[in-house]
Amino acid sequence: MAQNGTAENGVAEEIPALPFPQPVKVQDIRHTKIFIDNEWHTSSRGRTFPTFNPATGVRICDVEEADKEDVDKAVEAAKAAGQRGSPWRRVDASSRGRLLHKLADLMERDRLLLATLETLDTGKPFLQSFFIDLDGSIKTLRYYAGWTDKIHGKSLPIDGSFMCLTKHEPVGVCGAIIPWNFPLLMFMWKIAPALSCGNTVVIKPADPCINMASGLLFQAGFPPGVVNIVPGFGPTAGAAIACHMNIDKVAFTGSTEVGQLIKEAAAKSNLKRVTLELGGKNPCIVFADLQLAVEETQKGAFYNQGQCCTAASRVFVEESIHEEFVRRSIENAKKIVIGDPLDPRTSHGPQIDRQQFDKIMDLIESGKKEGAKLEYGGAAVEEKSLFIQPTIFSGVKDHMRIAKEEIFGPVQCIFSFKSQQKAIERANSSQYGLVSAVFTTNMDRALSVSAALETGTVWINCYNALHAQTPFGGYKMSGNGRELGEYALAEYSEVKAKNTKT
Ligand SMILES: NC(=O)c1ccc[n+]([C@@H]2O[C@H](COP(=O)([O-])OP(=O)(O)OC[C@H]3O[C@@H](n4cnc5c(N)ncnc54)[C@H](O)[C@@H]3O)[C@@H](O)[C@H]2O)c1
Ligand SMILES: Clc1ccc(-c2cccn3cc(-c4ccccc4)nc23)cc1
Repeated sequence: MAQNGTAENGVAEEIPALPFPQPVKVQDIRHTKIFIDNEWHTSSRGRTFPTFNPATGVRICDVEEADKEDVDKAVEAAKAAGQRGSPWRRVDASSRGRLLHKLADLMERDRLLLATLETLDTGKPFLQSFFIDLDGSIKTLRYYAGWTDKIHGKSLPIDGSFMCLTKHEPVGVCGAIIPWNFPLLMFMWKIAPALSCGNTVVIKPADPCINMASGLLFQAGFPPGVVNIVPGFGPTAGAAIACHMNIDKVAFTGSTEVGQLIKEAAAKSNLKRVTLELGGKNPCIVFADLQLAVEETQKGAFYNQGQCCTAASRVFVEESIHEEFVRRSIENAKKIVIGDPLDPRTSHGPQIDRQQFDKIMDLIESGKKEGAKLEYGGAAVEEKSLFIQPTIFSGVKDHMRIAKEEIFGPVQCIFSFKSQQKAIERANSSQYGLVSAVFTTNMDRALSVSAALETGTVWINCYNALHAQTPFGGYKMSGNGRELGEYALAEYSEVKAKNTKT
């Protein structure tokens, strides 16, 4: 494993005597089974799969592998739990909120342990697990806890002697399929709005991830069958969810390629509702307001080792400041501390697995071959590990693979531009449309550029400013629908119009 403060990266300063959160020693992983009806089950086919610590390659534990039969059992439990008159349907709306708050309380109680497990599982630096993944998970739960008794219908004034009342009802059984880059956060982004609206859930974490939430859900007191967790692989357990005739909605987060399979399976089975949070090739446009942009765009590019759908992978810099921007970006990158993700001083860990590592290195090599200028990094940190140096290319051209393909690694591509209009056109010339950013102190320009960018989120003089209150989702092939905020509630509700003659 790369040691902190090695020659090719930032020197790890002494940990200040501040009360820094520290990882805890993990004795054993308690919950590795399939969680159905508030009970833990072994795999119907008797199979398990190992999970590994990407920083060391050491096996963490074996997880029971769910397959179609296990998904069927989970859906049966979820359907029963969601029937009218069931314990879950008889829970008051405000009590649904209390249960979500209780789950958040338990996550706060176990925050250090959960953050440690998240880091062991994914290789993300411990302080990011603690301050982003756990903080975001808890805030998402509490935000939707607040909505449970505020989901109102309307009384509509209609012509003639009729009256219409609308009622927001649960969709029913919600399937959820989530990626490996934010295991806990994506889990809570899915179950919090679903439960807030009174649904039941069958959720599949990504294959390499341990299932951390089942114990907390059990302790929180949700009735049996409300949340069911089926760890397994995409083409088996994931596909079984997408095509299941008794699942009423599927929420997917992952690659655009798989998102297309999910939407196809949903259509061909029972036309279940679908929300998709997919890939991105996110542009930043930097006008001549410099230092903030250097730091924010670089944090956006390298956050979570670039394993983030919102990665700031394309930075368009006004020609007059391009050279200075590149110079300062290189200086800024030298402060990054590559090392043991469990060390609070580390800001850059390993990629998740060998397959992703090889894909990223192949794209880096393509950038060199196609003529982009390698300004920093560009290589593995050391033999046989999954660590890749933070990498900066300049002189990138729009036709290059690194300019078009989602890399999902620590690679920042810097482009220069002369005209604002051209920069906007180039930023929009992507199949993706997830997020973008503009850096300028001219607010007329900020408003006009943000209006022209074809993405679901536009950040102005900031990056990765996500909050439970703000909607998140993509234009074009970055997805369908919105997560977070009040907007997500519509994705988990059916509206019934009750028209009556008066
Ligand atoms: N838009 C967002 O909010 C967001 C967030 C995180 C990651 N992502 C995207 O996810 C990708 C990286 O994550 P990943 O490698 O886990 O993505 P992935 O698409 O390979 O897998 C995502 C999930 O889908 C499952 N899956 C795979 N094949 C399946 C199939 N045929 N049927 C059903 N389920 C299947 C996987 O097991 C996993 O749980 C990147 O493209 C990234 O941009 C998007
Ligand atoms: Cl997919 C994705 C997930 C997380 C981030 C992310 C990156 C950096 C900072 N954050 C803060 C939050 C957040 C999410 C929900 C509630 C409150 C805060 N989220 C992030 C970026 C992309």
